[in-house]
Amino acid sequence: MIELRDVVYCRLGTTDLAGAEWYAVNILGLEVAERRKGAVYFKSDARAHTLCYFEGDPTDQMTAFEIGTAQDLHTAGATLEALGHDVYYGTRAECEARMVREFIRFRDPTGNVIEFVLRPETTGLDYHGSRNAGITGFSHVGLCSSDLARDEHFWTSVCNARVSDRIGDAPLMRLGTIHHSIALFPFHRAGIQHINHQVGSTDDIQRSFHFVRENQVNITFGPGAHPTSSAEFLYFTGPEGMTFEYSTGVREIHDEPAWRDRQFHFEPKGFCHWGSAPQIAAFKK
Ligand SMILES: CC(C)c1ccc(C(=O)O)c(O)c1O
Ligand SMILES: [Fe+2]
Repeated sequence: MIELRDVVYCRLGTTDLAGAEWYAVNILGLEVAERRKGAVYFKSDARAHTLCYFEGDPTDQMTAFEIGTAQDLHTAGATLEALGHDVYYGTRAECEARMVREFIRFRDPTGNVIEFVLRPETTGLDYHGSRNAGITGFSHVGLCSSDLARDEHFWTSVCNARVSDRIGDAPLMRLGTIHHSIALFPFHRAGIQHINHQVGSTDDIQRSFHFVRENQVNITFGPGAHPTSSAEFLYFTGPEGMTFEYSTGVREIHDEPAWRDRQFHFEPKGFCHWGSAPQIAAFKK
């Protein structure tokens, strides 16, 4: 079993790096951690970075998860190879570009590009966004899935994810105590479906609702409240069509052996109990 600790960063290709930086700082509310040739790194919490935009093809999207030890990373590589995945071992320069000690890259069964990383850098310092979005940190990622049962099996049997709840057949899966770090959603292509940042309070959700609307940003869902994680949320569109989510009040699961995954409807009431309906392709039947 591959033991993943947490989701640690996303890397997104863009044809307009300056535009993506403008959006990440002025709309999303992240802090520029570092600019390097062809890439900008953003902080959303104490970690050195949790998002990187790089010059490239917008379909080049990667999600990274932390593994505890070098031995575990190498064992994970061997496990994945034995299952038929092509596993790439990152070079020193590529590790440097990700601010990690080592990493491996492979595609999950849908084709999502996944990196397992060792010792991602932290700063131990809070982040300071210039726009006060109230962000408390990068929290989860939604991944597209062309076969939900197969992909749930990969994340829960090959890796250590546990299903907290399902919406239809779409699992919300935890790695630690947070209700979910990975959500799978049915879609015909591979890629990151949404990137979630937690914010401090309902006030932050409401303030951002007005802020993003006044800045002509497309709101795709919310404000609303998820019956699954209990979080209040807002979804809106970012560069290259990426969906970003703010949410607050996500459930934590501390009674690990006692928790039973629950079944919710794959229709608006399963996504929101305030009555908001998603305008997002992957969340529609
Ligand atoms: C993708 C959907 C709409 C979704 C559903 C539920 C939760 C949650 O319980 O927090 C999410 O974070 C979602 O993104
Ligand atoms: Fe989400």
